Amino acid sequence: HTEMSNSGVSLSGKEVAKHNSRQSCWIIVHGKAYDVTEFLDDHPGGSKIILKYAGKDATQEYDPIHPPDAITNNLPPEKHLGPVDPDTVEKVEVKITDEEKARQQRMSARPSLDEILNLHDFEAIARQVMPEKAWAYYSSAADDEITIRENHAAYHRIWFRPRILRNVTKVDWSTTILGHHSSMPLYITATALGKLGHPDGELNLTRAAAKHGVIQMIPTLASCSFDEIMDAAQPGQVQFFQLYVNKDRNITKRIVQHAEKRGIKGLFITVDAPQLGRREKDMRMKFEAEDPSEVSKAGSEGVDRSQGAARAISSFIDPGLEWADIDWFKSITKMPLILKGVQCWEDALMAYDAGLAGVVLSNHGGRQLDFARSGIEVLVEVVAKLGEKRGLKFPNEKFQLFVDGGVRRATDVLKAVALGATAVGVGRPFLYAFSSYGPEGVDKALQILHDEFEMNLRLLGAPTIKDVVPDMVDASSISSHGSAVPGDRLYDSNYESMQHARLRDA
Ligand SMILES: Cc1cc2c(cc1C)[n+](S(=O)(=O)[O-])c1c(=O)[nH]c(=O)nc-1n2C[C@H](O)[C@H](O)[C@H](O)COP(=O)(O)O
Repeated sequence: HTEMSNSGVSLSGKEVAKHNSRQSCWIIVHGKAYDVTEFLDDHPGGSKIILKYAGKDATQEYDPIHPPDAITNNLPPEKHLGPVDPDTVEKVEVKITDEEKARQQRMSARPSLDEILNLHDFEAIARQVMPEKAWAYYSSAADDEITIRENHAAYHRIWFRPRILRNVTKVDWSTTILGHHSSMPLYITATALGKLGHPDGELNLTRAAAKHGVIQMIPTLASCSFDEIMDAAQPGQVQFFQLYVNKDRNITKRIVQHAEKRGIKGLFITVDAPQLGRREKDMRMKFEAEDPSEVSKAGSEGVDRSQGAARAISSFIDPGLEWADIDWFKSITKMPLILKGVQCWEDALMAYDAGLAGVVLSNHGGRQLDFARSGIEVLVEVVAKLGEKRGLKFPNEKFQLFVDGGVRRATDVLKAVALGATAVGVGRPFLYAFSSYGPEGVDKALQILHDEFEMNLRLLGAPTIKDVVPDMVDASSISSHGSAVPGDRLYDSNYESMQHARLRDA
């Protein structure tokens, strides 16, 4: 086959169509044919999904789940069979299932964007209108999903101490992050597989970030290619890059140096995922897609295919990453280095002593180790201990603290800022925003946050972000995980709970 592709003559779709079985399985992705016969049983997403497209064009199934170069990176060159003449390829008719019809109906019943008042509303609508697989991947977290909920609950253990009679006619919630201007003390954090929720994937975030002057952190596992995202950025737009370190350090070196060359302003090395967490909503979705015979075979053949989308894209991550690698990173790039996923003060101190530019106190949105503490709780500990041991004051230009996880309101961000964070990462809300309303959704989500910041700075008595100081919060109960006080039944039953934005009668 290789001489065919070498001679530049395109393969015919009819030729590809003959290879449509487990014995010989070819598929077409982005106009090129690939022999995946020997890969079938290694595909973490299971062989069935590939066999469904054996001999056919698999591009529309492939695109949302895999970064564009996944197939070329994971198949040896001799399996790359070369271009296929598009006129000879049979169109794969996409059967619209009843549930897909119902989903499209709910999509048409969405409330107007004017009725979306907060980030929770996006989640409520997205859950009803986005494809189930996408919802499962975005909303899922590890094991019993305790940490994902604690991430948000922890903010409810912090109370404000607002000041009055300060002139707040003019308020300004802009700040700088790693020395770069940002219109608010938050950035769009790295979340994988943007195309699961919307055909434009991460480009929705790039464009909205440019419009609102916030920074986007580009994920290693984006659905869009890195260069596609960089090409969609405005001149001078500031972007960071989130790195999963590859077992093959040459691949990582190439990626890092290319990112620096393209103008990335900060390298966030993810350190809380030597293996991706077990996200059971995502896994269950996978089983629903498989017939039982496939699943039992998976067990016997030892290929653990139960991890859904996550495992399908992450087997390259190096569990051997360690502190000794930090010097190597310093040797291959001049970009500021930040560790993303630090979860205790001891590691934050080691990062400071290693001369890094900062840390993201984060548990990966609860998707990794369940019962890891919330980033905001770890922030309180890190500020106290690094103050005690190194005399550091925060926020600190030289060693910046970031927090992410569970943030849904500007008040969450302001609590983190008051406690010493430079800025806060926000993930799922922007995914839900574009999964439910496309690019306009992300634009609206950022506008809502601007409106909340404006109101909250006024009510706090803080004209600028610099005026949001530790005395403005009481975080004394942040670490009390004691069981909640027994519910006040009478009061609770009288309380009429707020309503989400709702679908018009679908
Ligand atoms: C929601 C989400 C988060 C992911 C994410 C994918 C999704 C759908 N993925 S993951 O597939 O591997 O888990 C990444 C990722 O690529 N790399 C990373 O560093 N963090 C990843 N994160 C974690 C993210 O960067 C933040 O830590 C987390 O989203 C913050 O919590 P909220 O979603 O509540 O804002």
